[in-house]
Amino acid sequence: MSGAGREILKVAMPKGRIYKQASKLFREAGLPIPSDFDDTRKLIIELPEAGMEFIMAKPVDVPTYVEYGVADIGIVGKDVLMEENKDVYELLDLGIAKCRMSVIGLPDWKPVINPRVATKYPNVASQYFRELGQQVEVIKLNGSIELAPLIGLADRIVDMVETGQTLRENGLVEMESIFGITSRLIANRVSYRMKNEAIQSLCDRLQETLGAKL
Ligand SMILES: Nc1ncnc2c1ncn2[C@@H]1O[C@H](COP(=O)(O)OP(=O)(O)OP(=O)(O)O)[C@@H](O)[C@H]1O
Ligand SMILES: O=P(O)(O)OC[C@H]1O[C@H](OP(=O)(O)OP(=O)(O)O)[C@H](O)[C@@H]1O
Repeated sequence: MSGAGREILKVAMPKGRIYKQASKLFREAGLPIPSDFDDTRKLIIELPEAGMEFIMAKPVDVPTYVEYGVADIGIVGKDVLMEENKDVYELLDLGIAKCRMSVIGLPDWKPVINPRVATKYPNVASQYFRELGQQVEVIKLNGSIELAPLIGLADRIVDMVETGQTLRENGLVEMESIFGITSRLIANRVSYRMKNEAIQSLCDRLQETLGAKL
């Protein structure tokens, strides 16, 4: 891909832990993305040489930007896709920001009637317990979810586990793994048709790079 005279792809990029891994993957795929932006506070980054513009979003908002078409494509964790359930195409598993969604509790956890479950993912948690036929009260928190069982707010939590460090340091145990998480490339349905060549060419490059890593 070379810069001039080409349609620019607007990419909703998650700020934070995914960005560095995503921009590294793009660079490995041969896209000229300077590493200067790894710690930037800029919210819109024009990258004409790469034929792109990055919109630096809060991770949970990426599917919203893509669904509304203010971004043509985006990068987002499977956790957010499962929770938000937006009308977007999921194009590619990028294999980055790998972790899992799990049910977590204290080691001496015992079943109670109508237990409370704290989570950043109320839809995922509700569906999981509904499918098990278990009635629970889901409490939405926005971070430090592991605090909830420690201070008696909830019996269990549904949250992400990567290295397990947070669980170990807080004396919690993983009781059940619900699903694996990696970041995905998603696309707006109209953009996918209107900018198909650019999107497909990006997918091909990324797929080739991911294939070479296996
Ligand atoms: N410990 C982890 N290891 C690997 N990937 C993770 C981990 N925690 C989260 N992720 C992935 O990275 C994504 C973004 O997480 P991050 O913590 O950067 O966002 P956030 O919780 O919205 O942050 P903030 O609220 O600080 O902006 C998650 O949606 C998930 O896919
Ligand atoms: O298994 P580990 O490697 O310890 O990673 C898991 C932790 O990472 C995430 O938290 P995050 O850093 O996003 O903090 P927050 O939930 O408080 O925002 C997640 O919510 C877990 O708490």
